[in-house]
Amino acid sequence: MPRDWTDLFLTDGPAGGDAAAAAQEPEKRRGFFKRLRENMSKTRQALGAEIQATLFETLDEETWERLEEALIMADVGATTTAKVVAQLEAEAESGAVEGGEALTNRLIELLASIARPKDEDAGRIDLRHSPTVIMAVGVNGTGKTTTIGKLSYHLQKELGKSVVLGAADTFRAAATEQLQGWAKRSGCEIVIGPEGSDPGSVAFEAVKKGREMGADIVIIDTAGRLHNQDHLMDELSKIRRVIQKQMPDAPHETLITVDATTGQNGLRQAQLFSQAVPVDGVVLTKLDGTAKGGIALAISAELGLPVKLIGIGETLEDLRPFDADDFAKALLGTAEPAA
Ligand SMILES: Nc1nc2c(ncn2[C@@H]2O[C@H](COP(=O)(O)OP(=O)(O)OP(=O)(O)O)[C@@H](O)[C@H]2O)c(=O)[nH]1
Repeated sequence: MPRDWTDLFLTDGPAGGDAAAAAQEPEKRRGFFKRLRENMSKTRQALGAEIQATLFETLDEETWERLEEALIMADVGATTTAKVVAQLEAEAESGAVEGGEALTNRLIELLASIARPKDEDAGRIDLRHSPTVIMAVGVNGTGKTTTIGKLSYHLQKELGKSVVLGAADTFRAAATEQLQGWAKRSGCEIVIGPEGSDPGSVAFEAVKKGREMGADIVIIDTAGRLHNQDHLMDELSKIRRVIQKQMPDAPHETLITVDATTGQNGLRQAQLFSQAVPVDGVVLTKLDGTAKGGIALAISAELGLPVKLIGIGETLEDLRPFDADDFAKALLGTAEPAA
């Protein structure tokens, strides 16, 4: 279960700054949990008030209805909510769980179990290729470029990996400029193409450069206009095909960014993208700006895709590996990260 950066990545052993980074992690994790709690206050306050008003009062039919409503309002998703509430109700009725605090803790556990990846490695990102090619997809504005920037910073500056970025969103000059800014900040290489040029050729050149340099990771940014599913599918498939001319087993990881503030709509977008290309994981961004943080659980349950990273703000420190237990605790108001 990825708790921190060194945990998120599967590597062949410590390289570069790994050891130093690992030593700093517990402290950083506590700091991040605090920010996670604070930045998700919109969801937490909405849910917390309902939990106080239901699980800590006399339990009756209205308790479970109100709880169900609150979870649905937080975008946990109707099916998942019904399952979780039915389970909690059954345990309360049988006397297995008693009292507001125990019921809240059990609810946290039930929610966390939905968001946990099926097995440990499913939530991780395998960096054991030379280089590992990561393709970032998602609708424009969901935070794709920012995520790539933050990810490259952590990989290059904090974990000592060498990273090449490929600016294959060639339709918007601003997207390339934004990525160039991140390349400079992270100290990594970047491959760009002229505005309007073939995204596939930029992706090809980026992987080629990564191989020539002996880089550890190549991250490809892609355009995300969704007005035409066929076109999107063609373009993403083409990028994959040209990458495979360089490395037949690449891309090794395809991550989709989903904007949490778009709720169930974001979930449908992710569904469309995963029909266009095989997707390995979700980066859920802008959790700080919404009272609907439960969408992280709906994505895991309804798409069957692991959430691997979450964004809770615009600073570098606001992108972190997703930990289901910490997330559920932050969502319902517990003050301490999972042990
Ligand atoms: N509050 C908040 N803002 C975020 C987060 N992640 C990204 N953003 C902001 O969202 C906006 C869009 O991010 P981009 O990275 O430009 O999005 P994109 O998907 O690459 O979109 P294009 O650049 O249009 O292709 C930027 O202003 C980011 O700073 C987050 O976790 N929280």
